[in-house]
Amino acid sequence: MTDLPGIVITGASGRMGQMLIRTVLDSDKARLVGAIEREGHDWIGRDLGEAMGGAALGVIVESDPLEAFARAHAVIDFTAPEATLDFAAIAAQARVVHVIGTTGMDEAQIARLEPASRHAVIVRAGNMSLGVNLLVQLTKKVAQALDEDFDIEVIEAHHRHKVDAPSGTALMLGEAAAEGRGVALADVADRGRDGITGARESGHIGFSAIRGGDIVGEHDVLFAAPGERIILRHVATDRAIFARGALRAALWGQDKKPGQYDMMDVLGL
Ligand SMILES: NC(=O)C1=CN([C@@H]2O[C@H](COP(=O)(O)OP(=O)(O)OC[C@H]3O[C@@H](n4cnc5c(N)ncnc54)[C@H](O)[C@@H]3O)[C@@H](O)[C@H]2O)C=CC1
Ligand SMILES: O=C(O)C1=N[C@H](C(=O)O)C[C@H](O)C1
Repeated sequence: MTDLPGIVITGASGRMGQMLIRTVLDSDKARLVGAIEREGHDWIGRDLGEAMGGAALGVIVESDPLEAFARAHAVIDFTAPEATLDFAAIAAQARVVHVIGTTGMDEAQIARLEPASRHAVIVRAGNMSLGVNLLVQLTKKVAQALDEDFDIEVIEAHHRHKVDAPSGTALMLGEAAAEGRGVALADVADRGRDGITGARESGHIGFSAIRGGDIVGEHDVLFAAPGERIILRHVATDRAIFARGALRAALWGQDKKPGQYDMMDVLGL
């Protein structure tokens, strides 16, 4: 039992943090060795199980990642961009696998992961589910097959608490569509239309974000041409799909060389 890879979860009280904790506790392939929350959070110093409203687990929620990462084999991190960058440096120091689910990182922030990835395995994906990663592949193939008569639009919907847009998944799908077309997404992305925008440009890839209620995550890739439309869709109804993917990535990373990987590598897609 104690030989199983030890996992630390950051952002322990969050929507994904709690789902990840349950997923690790239910797994016979890993064990939970730490739970981290931000400094000042009212879960710090409390037993994790009791803080989650259940029985004591004997794991105390901490704010200092240094000590926790030192006793772990992997850190699963679904928090916020600047927190994730701090965790990457500490995971690299501890030489533990860092699984990053955090979205909303800009290009400059993503570039700041590079030094850490020279010392430790980083697996990062805007969506850790098998279904979405398959949808990414399908999107690339469909975009490759169609010409610019087909306008590509990525439409996503999430719960009212989500702070970043477009979603990490929408950007993965946009990148896949652009790659299929042989163009750079940055050159063709239409994000946030408002007012007199002018007619839609051929070859552009549009993004629309819906926010409301408790929607877990829904993504459509629309290919619209005169007379016909193709819609590729993924609907997430349970955050467990992301947590299962993240744990799989943490275990997959155990025997890999330092570097940056994604879920395509983990799933072999
Ligand atoms: N890649 C994927 O498959 C998925 C990614 N996400 C992403 O995961 C992130 C978190 O999402 P949610 O759980 O819904 O958000 P949330 O707001 O419920 O949880 C975030 C947690 O991180 C904690 N946190 C923030 N800064 C911290 C710090 N410096 N140290 C320790 N903890 C810190 C917060 O206190 C909070 O508990 C978002 O970026 C979201 O887009 C969410 C679902 C799936
Ligand atoms: O914030 C969320 O909830 C989700 N975020 C990810 C994203 O930005 O795509 C993945 C999933 O859709 C849920």
